[in-house]
Amino acid sequence: MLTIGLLGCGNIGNIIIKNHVGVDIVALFDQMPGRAEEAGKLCDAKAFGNIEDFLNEDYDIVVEAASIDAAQKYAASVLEHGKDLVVMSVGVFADELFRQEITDLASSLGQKIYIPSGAIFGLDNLKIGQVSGITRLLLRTTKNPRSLNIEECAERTCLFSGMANECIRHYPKNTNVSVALELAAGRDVEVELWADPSVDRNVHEIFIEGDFGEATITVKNLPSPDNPATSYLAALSIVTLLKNLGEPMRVGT
Ligand SMILES: NC(=O)C1=CN([C@@H]2O[C@H](COP(=O)(O)OP(=O)(O)OC[C@H]3O[C@@H](n4cnc5c(N)ncnc54)[C@H](O)[C@@H]3O)[C@@H](O)[C@H]2O)C=CC1
Ligand SMILES: O=C([O-])CC(=O)C(=O)O
Repeated sequence: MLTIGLLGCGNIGNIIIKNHVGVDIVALFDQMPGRAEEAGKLCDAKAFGNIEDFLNEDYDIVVEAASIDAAQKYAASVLEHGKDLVVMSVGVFADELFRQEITDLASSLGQKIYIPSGAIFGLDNLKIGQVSGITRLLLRTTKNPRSLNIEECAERTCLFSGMANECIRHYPKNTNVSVALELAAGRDVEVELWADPSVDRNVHEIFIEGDFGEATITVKNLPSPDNPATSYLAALSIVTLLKNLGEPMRVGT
């Protein structure tokens, strides 16, 4: 069975612990040591107080469910410790130089980096953008102001309109999906981010046009109970990615 170390024991970390299938969680790390210890009580895994000890433990894959900052700080070290890496805070790869450095390192060490589909559907066939023209790719995200940590917002308001790699710098906890779309399609993504007090879901609308035709995808996500910025689907997508890593047949492009 694949063994994993969980980097980040917050909302997603705890959902993974409660729902994981086909993998064994053996190590836990969080910048707030109490969170790793609490998570350790829910599963038979050891909580570590420092990153070096966490990475020296024997297991196959680090699952990052922490922050862009954590992914930036620890990705290279994870790979150098001979472990594959699942990155939930995919916004870290909006920095092209960092992305190149980390993919070169993984390639030279023979390690893999996995990016879950996260809070959206459709990354699978969007990858056709790597071999065929995509002429339009727009993500329109709408969330309740609470999910965006905004206290006062009386009506639907556009917070950002521009490109994904700029949006993620302003909203690192809310637009990781835009960077996942960019990585899958191999091209820039236009983003609109809206706060709307009348919605109670995290809504992602994706508009795609290209040589294949056109597609529109709308995902109306339930926010996670412990972190409204994060859709519950994002945590389920990691659980599913991990389950499928150990299986012989791959479904989806
Ligand atoms: N790719 C996607 O579609 C999605 C990505 N995300 C991202 O996934 C990540 C985790 O989300 P949640 O669990 O909801 O967040 P959370 O805030 O509930 O939990 C994050 C945990 O990681 C810990 N942490 C943060 N920075 C750290 C560091 N430098 N070193 C060690 N521990 C650190 C925090 O103390 C916290 O316990 C976030 O970056 C979020 O933006 C969330 C939803 C969708
Ligand atoms: O992409 C993100 O950072 C989080 C998000 O929008 C969601 O979970 O719906």
